Amino acid sequence: MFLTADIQEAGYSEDSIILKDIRFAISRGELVGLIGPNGAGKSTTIKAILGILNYMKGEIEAREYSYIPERPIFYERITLWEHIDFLLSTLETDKKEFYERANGLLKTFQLSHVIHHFPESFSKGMQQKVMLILALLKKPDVYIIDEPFIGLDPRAVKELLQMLHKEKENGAGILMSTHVLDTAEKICDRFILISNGKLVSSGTMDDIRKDSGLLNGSLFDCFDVLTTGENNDG
Ligand SMILES: Nc1ncnc2c1ncn2[C@@H]1O[C@H](COP(=O)(O)OP(=O)(O)OP(=O)(O)O)[C@@H](O)[C@H]1O
Repeated sequence: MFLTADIQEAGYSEDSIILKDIRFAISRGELVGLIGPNGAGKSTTIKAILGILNYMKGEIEAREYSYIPERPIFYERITLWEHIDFLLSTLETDKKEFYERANGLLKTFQLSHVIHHFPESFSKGMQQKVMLILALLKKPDVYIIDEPFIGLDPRAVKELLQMLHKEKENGAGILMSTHVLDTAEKICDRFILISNGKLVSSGTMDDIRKDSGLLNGSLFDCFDVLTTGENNDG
């Protein structure tokens, strides 16, 4: 397994437990969608995996990963190219090959013209692209991606989908939280559906359909059935 999460309970403090009994695993070459309504606990699940929650009972095992946050974070007064150079200094990798890949990705995501600018001054979508480039340059075993689609223009979404497909083919495991269910349905191998901090359903599209009782339903329809009422019963 590339990532195993066994979260018995977790939250922002012992008195504010958000997640209960969330267990899943991701193996080589798998793209798994983490889905659930607003406030369901997707970001909290990701924080539990990253080990940055104040309270967590359970166990996480993960290979080397790249985390792509929903809200990009950069060093201040450090240019895009300096971010790339800084990443290189933390990796044991061939410099020439790294720079070639960096330049290729900058071109693909149309950022070559701003390499000497500060990412803190970029638009949200441009910042997201920088985060993606830095994550991809690490060549990790696992990607943990928090809502990648909102904020990217259609062309960047297409590039991202192609990149994710390529990384998967190369053996990476990917956990991706998203609200864009039609895209998730097309690209994910499996799903983890959470609501109110609990696992509501998980598995392939067929498993999710069986759990929802909608044997021909779309992910959106199954999501609707499986999460309706969950928010009202506490
Ligand atoms: N820093 C925090 N301190 C305390 N509670 C928090 C904090 N961040 C989130 N929560 C609570 O945890 C619960 C789950 O939030 P989380 O951000 O994980 O949801 P989400 O599924 O990612 O939602 P969205 O789809 O809106 O991004 C919510 O009730 C939220 O109020």
